Amino acid sequence: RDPIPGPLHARLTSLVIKYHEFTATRTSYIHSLHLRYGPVVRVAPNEVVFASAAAVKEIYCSNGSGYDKTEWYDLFKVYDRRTMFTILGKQEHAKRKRVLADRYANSNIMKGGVMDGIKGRARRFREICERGGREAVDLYIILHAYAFDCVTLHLFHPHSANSLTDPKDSEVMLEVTFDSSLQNRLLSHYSPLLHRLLNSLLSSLLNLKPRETPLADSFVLNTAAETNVSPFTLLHRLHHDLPSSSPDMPQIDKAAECLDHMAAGIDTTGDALCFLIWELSQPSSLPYQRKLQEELRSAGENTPVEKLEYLDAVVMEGLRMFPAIPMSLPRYCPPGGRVIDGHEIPGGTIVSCQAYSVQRLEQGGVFEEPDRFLPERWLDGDEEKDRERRRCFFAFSQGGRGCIGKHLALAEMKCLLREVYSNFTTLPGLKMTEKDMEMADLLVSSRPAGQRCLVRFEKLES
Ligand code: HEM
Repeated sequence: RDPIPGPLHARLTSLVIKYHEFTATRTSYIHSLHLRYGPVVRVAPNEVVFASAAAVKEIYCSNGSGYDKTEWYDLFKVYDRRTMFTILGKQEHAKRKRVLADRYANSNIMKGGVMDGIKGRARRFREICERGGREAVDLYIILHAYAFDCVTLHLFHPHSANSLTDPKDSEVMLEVTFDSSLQNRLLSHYSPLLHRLLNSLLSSLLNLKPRETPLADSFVLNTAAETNVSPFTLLHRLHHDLPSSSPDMPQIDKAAECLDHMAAGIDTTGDALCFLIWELSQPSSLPYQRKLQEELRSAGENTPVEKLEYLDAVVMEGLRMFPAIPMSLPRYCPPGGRVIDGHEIPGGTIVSCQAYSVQRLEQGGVFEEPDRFLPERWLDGDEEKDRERRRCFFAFSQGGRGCIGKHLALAEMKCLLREVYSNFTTLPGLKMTEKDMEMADLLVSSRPAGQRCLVRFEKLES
């Protein structure tokens, strides 16, 4: 008997899980298996998925940065180079991270240059919503534009993009946002030979195109060559203050890192905000919207965003229920095998956790009523429970390979929500269907299936 629970077919073949990858339903399929079999599930002969704090700690945090990544990450190479995100081994990763990490420290993000820039972009976002008048505004697109403008501010200022107002920059953002290369890329990963044989057929007959982003590629290649940039930017670090122990990086590696971080910062922050604003706009969430508006309006605009407790609870709850990277993050169980959450797992097995399930299973009472949006759960004042909740908070992953852009993303989310809910009540657009906001998987992130999110803005009285 297989000591790991799961459906019978998972012991025999990986075809079923691959079918769900190709149909963009892997996350919800795995979640349904967790609901049926519990927090440990075999999904393929050589692959096991976990959904517990103990497994998160072992897989992602043991020895600092957890187990090594699998070749799955080859799918994300940029200009054919490995970036911090795609480096598989720990030592190599630690070296690259030493070069990049300081610009993502909270102290750098909270500095005037970054925060003022983010606030300016949040104001621009608000003005666009305001101009919508009584008409619903498609937030899916402008939230991506906002995230694009903010992340390029942090990477390249003063050469950042301005896609909220400039149609040329908007084209670059749309190219990255409306990606439909999932099936083509999966095929190239699982069967390079079949991919070579079928590539033109896939593109021309089935419209399953490879990922092609020529505008974004050349925007980054050109911009990353600029040396006259603000000291808070990542590019300044790469051109002018690499740590003395690090050799200079070839220009193509600098550009690859920048493109990678740019891509990592658009859909994630954009979609996290999109799902959250959509949830807040539902009639059942109006009481939470009211509380948020009260906190923001009574604090006034000079209170730093990180001091706003209810805003923090709303953001945490949004990222808990709708993590922008809800999917499992695959790692190899190290040679010799390990015991993960009480289960003996042989070396070489692909193991992972997915944020969607870690944060939506009951977890022994850590998240009661896990499918309910309830910001108050983060404010219950129970320190022990709070520690437990944070051990189960996996939206940014955990350990040394967790999200380096976390502080930037949180600052962007909070500044934008402050602009919106200090000024408006948001309501769902009437033309939206339930299907529009269902989750559709991409490679690691997922997005609203309809790729639109129509929201109405009602001005609050001043
Ligand atoms: C709400 C927004 C965001 C979420 C939920 C998020 C989530 C994550 C997660 C779960 C990982 C781990 C991925 C893995 O192990 O495969 C990750 C890694 C990463 N994220 Fe984010 N992210 C967000 C925003 C950003 C932003 C704004 C940036 C950059 C400007 C960024 C840059 C990165 C990079 C470079 C990595 C790779 C880190 C490494 O391997 O050491 N992310 N992110």
